[in-house]
Amino acid sequence: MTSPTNPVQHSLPSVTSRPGGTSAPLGADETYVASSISHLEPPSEEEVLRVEDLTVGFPTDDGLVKAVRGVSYAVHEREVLGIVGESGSGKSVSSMAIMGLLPKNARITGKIFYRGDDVLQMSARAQRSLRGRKIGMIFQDPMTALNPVYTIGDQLAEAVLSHEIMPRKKALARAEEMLALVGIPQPRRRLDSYPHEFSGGMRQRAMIAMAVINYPDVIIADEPTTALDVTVQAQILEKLLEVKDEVSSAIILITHDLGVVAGNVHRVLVMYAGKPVEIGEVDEVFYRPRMPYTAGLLGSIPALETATGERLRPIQGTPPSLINMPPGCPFSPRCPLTTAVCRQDEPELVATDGMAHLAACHHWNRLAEQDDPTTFFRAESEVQDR
Ligand SMILES: Nc1ncnc2c1ncn2[C@@H]1O[C@H](COP(=O)(O)OP(=O)(O)OP(=O)(O)O)[C@@H](O)[C@H]1O
Repeated sequence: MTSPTNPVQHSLPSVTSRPGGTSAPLGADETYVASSISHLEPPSEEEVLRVEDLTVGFPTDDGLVKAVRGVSYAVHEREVLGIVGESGSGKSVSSMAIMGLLPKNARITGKIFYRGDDVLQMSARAQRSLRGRKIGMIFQDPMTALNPVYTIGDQLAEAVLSHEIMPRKKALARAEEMLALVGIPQPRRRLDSYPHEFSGGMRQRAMIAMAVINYPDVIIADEPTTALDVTVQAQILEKLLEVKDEVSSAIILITHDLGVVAGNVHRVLVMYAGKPVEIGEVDEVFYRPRMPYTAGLLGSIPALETATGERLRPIQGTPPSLINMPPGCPFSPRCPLTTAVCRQDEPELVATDGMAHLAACHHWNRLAEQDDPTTFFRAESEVQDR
């Protein structure tokens, strides 16, 4: 399905799965269209996690680093929510806050609800039980999460036994079952392997097994494929989505690459300078971006060309410092649509084309007027009338 309003098509051979869910990479001449999410089970209406006006600051010698400046979103049962943004936009810090993994000096405000219960008000014990059991996490580098001195089987069994009382033999049987689920051959034998005996892809599969071994409701996957070889990335992502359906959990998929979310998530939240700047269904955001930053990110997808064969250009410039941020829209110094109001007032998220598609831009209407909203980021285009 292509959009009537945006002729941009996306060639994403390395990181997307085919519509229908097979893992073979696409050939160079094949075109993948972002709207093909038919292989994802539809999410339920039931909300499982809600984040409300989350802020995180870190005191430093130079001042307070405002890493997260007001993040709100909800995730529903079995939903895949992509969180996308450049390095430093606050994706990891906001997720670490959910997992209780931030350093002690972090200043956190806002609310995190798990099935209606306020997580930050729970006892430390209740929070520990929630995290790991109901909310699992997959990190970019499995070596930071896997202990090199214990076997994979010991670590998986321990992940079960720290939340459930059962005979060790039964926990090891669950570990074996999970290794099989994530596609590790000879899972029984592999229980006795140490992390260094696994390849990078196998370690990431073991991490997925660890994250889902307690059948969590939500898995937070922070750049789960970035450290891997491109040919392995697509397989791991596909396996993650497959396993999520097996254990019936939702996923928050964090990535700096908009190409990764194409076809692999239901909704996407785009972050910039610690705040969400656009949120909506993935097709909406891809084909009708209403925040220039999102339109610019489309230009960062490798091998992306417009229908006319023009290349898009990556966004020029760098994000602002998160200490003493100037007033106005933080993207304004890099934005081709900037006017005086952008330099004065930071825009709030507002409903654009529909109630479910929100963007934080004073000029979202100007993007809506374009047949192709990425026009402003074409290789040849100059900064538009200020
Ligand atoms: N402990 C800390 N002390 C001070 N600043 C921090 C700390 N942890 C993170 N930050 C800052 O918070 C901001 C957001 O970081 P975060 O890791 O969430 O970004 P990100 O979008 O996940 O980027 P990346 O993709 O590089 O991980 C960055 O500017 C980072 O330098």
